[in-house]
Amino acid sequence: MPKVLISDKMDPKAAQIFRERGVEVDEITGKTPDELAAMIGQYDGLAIRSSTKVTKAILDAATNLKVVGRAGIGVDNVDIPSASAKGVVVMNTPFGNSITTAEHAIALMFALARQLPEADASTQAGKWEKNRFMGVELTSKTLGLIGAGNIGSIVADRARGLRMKVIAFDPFLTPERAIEMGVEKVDLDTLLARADFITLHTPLTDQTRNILSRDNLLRTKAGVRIINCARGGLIDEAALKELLDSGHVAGAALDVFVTEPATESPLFGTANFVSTPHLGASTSEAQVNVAIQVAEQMADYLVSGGVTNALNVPSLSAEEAPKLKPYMALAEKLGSLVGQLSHGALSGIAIEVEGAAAELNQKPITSAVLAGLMRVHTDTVNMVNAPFLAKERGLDVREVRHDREGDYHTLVRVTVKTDAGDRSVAGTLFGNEAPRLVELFGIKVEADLAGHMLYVVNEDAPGFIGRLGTLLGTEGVNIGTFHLGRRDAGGEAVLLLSVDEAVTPDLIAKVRGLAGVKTVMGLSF
Ligand SMILES: NC(=O)C1=CN([C@@H]2O[C@H](COP(=O)(O)OP(=O)(O)OC[C@H]3O[C@@H](n4cnc5c(N)ncnc54)[C@H](O)[C@@H]3O)[C@@H](O)[C@H]2O)C=CC1
Ligand SMILES: O=C(O)C(=O)COP(=O)(O)O
Repeated sequence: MPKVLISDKMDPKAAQIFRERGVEVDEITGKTPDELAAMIGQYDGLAIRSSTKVTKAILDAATNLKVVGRAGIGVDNVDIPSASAKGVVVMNTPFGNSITTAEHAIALMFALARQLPEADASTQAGKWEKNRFMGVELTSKTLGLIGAGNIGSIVADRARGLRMKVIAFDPFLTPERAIEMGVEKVDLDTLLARADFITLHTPLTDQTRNILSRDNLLRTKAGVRIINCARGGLIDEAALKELLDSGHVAGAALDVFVTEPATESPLFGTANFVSTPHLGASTSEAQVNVAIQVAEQMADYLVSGGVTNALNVPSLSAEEAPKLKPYMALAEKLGSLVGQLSHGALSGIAIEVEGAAAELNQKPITSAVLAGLMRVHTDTVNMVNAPFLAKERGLDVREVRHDREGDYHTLVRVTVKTDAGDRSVAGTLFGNEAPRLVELFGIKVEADLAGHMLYVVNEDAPGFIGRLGTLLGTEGVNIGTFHLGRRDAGGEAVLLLSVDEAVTPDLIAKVRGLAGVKTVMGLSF
């Protein structure tokens, strides 16, 4: 039974769903990185929010881990390249908390416009400072969105409802989408110069880090109010403090900080500064949504191989997964076969599908071929990290889908480019489920690829099979299955024999000694 650790506070629905789906679950929050590293080895899945940092050290200790599920959007707390290299799928729930976070940005915009937190504190302190708090209206003001994705577009929609003019800077925002959203697409300098309010809704990346740098903050309109419900690190906090003190920035509201938990900051206590402790996603509705989604997605992956909302592998629905499963077994065997049989440097690989296979999602088939191919040399490879390793090694991977009808109702062909030329193997599924080799290096040969096998290429001549059988009998090698194919009568023949024990170097040497033998190898699947 797969086992999952929930390491951040999560709605109880998550644990309930894991259990209902046959996944064992522990909920242990608040552990230090060392404590987490010490315990993570026993888990197949790790469900997190933003507190747990899934670093390379944690991933190195996570010897059984298959999936990290983020109940929320931002995954900047997960080392995705390390997870990919380790073959761990990283998934998030990209929509479950977007409305809630957009509403928090709007709430903070109102808080700034009317100085609500300060007015509340003063009133409750018995001061009744009616003349101290003079607000601004939102109607007709310009709201500048930095980042117009899921959350940004909900904020734009709500702001338009408040009769604000919305301008947006987002390099990936198409003019059509901007029209649909009712926003004006602008460049960053224009946004800085025109916005009365600025709200940030981008992920934290190398491109967005410090996007509101000191220089950019100085380019803003005097009296601007700034809201950040996205990520700490998008704003230069020290420069923001100075500009609040100078009055150039009339107000700033931060839900997120460079260092979290933010228990101290030069910004704390600054006039017109409002803060919340990373509460953007904290409503009961959003937390139920993301808990349900993350548990469903992780259980799908652990139980049936379905992949949804993964950031480092292509999606595969829970419906597609069972259909693809036998193909992935076939693909892995074909990859392994070419990997074992091909010597010298591989520069490229082509994966072709035809017949029923051409109707399917080809990405998982390709990943399985690559995993089979590379597992010959590295045993830590799996379907998740195989494409990354292939890329790292400069392997040119080509996918071809044929519409034509071939000899088989379904076929997967793998061709590798080697120093010695192209080498191709092909296989089908018998009864739609049993992987079967049907062609090897241009020779038609039908074989199950399973267990230990002896591969022999010899000159097709009378008496050879008898001599080989006698030798194997003398050596005490039991033959399970026997598959034979040849290019032309009297030409080159291929023998694939399944044997009960691994083929030894001694046996290979003896078979090589038989007249007419060109190649002998032991294979295993
Ligand atoms: N405070 C909180 O509790 C929460 C914070 N968030 C954060 O909100 C952020 C946005 O989330 P979503 O809207 O769902 O993401 P999204 O991926 O739908 O949208 C992000 C947008 O940023 C844009 N973008 C990327 N690089 C950019 C750049 N250099 N300049 C301008 N725009 C750029 C993208 O094109 C995209 O449209 C994420 O960082 C997420 O972690 C999300 C949920 C809760
Ligand atoms: O979903 C996100 O990106 C968030 O920032 C929410 O963070 P949280 O799950 O509340 O720690």
